[in-house]
Amino acid sequence: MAAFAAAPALSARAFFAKSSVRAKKTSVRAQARAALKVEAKKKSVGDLKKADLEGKTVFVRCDLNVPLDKDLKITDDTRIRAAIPTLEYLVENGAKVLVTSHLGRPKDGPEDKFRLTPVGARLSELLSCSVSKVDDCVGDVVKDAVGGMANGSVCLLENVRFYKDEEKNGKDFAKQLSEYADLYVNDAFGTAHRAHASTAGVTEFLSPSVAGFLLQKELDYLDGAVSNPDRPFCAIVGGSKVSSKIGVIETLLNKADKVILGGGMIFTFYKALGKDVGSSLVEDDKIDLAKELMAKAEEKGVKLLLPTDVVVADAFAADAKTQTVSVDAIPDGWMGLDIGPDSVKEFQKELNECKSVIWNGPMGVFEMDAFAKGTFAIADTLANLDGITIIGGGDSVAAVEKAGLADKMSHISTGGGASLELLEGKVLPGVDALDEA
Ligand SMILES: Nc1ncnc2c1ncn2[C@@H]1O[C@H](COP(=O)(O)OP(=O)(O)OP(=O)(O)O)[C@@H](O)[C@H]1O
Ligand SMILES: O=C(O)[C@H](O)COP(=O)(O)O
Repeated sequence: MAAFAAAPALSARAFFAKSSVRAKKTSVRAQARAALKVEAKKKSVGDLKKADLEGKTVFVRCDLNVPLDKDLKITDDTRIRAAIPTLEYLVENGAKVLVTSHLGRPKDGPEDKFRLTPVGARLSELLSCSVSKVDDCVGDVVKDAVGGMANGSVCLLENVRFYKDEEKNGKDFAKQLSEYADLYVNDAFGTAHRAHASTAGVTEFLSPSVAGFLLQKELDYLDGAVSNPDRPFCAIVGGSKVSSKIGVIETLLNKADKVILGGGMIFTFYKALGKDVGSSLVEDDKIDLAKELMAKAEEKGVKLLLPTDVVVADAFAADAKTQTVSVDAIPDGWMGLDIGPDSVKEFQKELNECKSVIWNGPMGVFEMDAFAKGTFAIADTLANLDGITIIGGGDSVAAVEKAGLADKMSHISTGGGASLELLEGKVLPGVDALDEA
């Protein structure tokens, strides 16, 4: 069992103090309303007090699936920091905390590049207590580790995906995972859309099974605040393809006052409107759907906004020739890779009238400087908005972070696929399996 040196703590209170900087613009009313809605549904780790936790072994599923470079150094520890409030709460209340996660997508059992060792080292820097790490997540290794744990200590188990039965949600494997624990906390929002043994199956064997603080916070914002938004409420949907965002656009058309579209998907809408789009990305089999979505917006009285000008390029390349044109004048052979300055101005005007905004998907190919202006301008507008701003995971989070504006948003989701599924209105198995409050 490897032991990591304990380091200064980031207590649950300190974390929330920090996140309240990020959430500074969130109205107390919206927070309270969202919290009530979710807490009314699932039991929370906050419902467990010292008497429930002291000396108990708690199996905590986190999503510590962080990016590593070729030297196995963590390049973004956001998900580890986001897991701290729950872990610190359990430590403060004298639990023996078994932390589990997946890392990457190992296909054939244990592989060194997918070990959680770097994550353990970072956890130990962030937590106030001693953190150990073992090289398995089931069996005698775990039994021995638990036997040696003091109250208020943390042991990180090895990557659960080293076992195929994790993703198959194997019942025997779920039982083995739960063998040495008394109760279960799921704080892995980023993996809550997966019905795996460690995210769902274990709940059959551990009671109570409750939501961690991060999971709750994500649900509060992405579900609570979107279901009962402060109005006017605007949804911005971008990204490459309409096909990956159909569910999100449809759901948000039922909830938002305005929907702004950007990214590669807009060209399918322009084609549906009979415009020439040059060699821009188009999904021909989604043209009818685009027409339906525009008709639905009109029927519901939702303002559906498409850019009026775009930055086009003669190739999909950082050093391509570019020009800004009206969407009615896209030259043959050129492709649209960003929204233009007139559209940015129009979108800014619309956004500045809003009290809450949710954003999923970039406005252009923000990875290349020549096509990043639209995305960064929208990020900047949200950063300065007097209202709730929620960034719904995936590439939009990467864009906001690249712009250095993450701290200025009300909420940045730690889940890509999970946030998308939640916004589509789907039930997340990792949430569904938890005890009712
Ligand atoms: N006009 C465009 N043409 C082609 N690609 C584009 C265009 N605008 C944006 N993109 C690309 O879309 C990608 C993001 O699309 P995606 O649908 O994956 O968005 P996302 O929702 O942010 O990510 P995720 O689905 O992981 O949450 C970016 O890599 C960006 O470069
Ligand atoms: O990074 C993610 O989106 C989550 O950790 C889930 O990972 P997965 O897509 O491999 O299940």
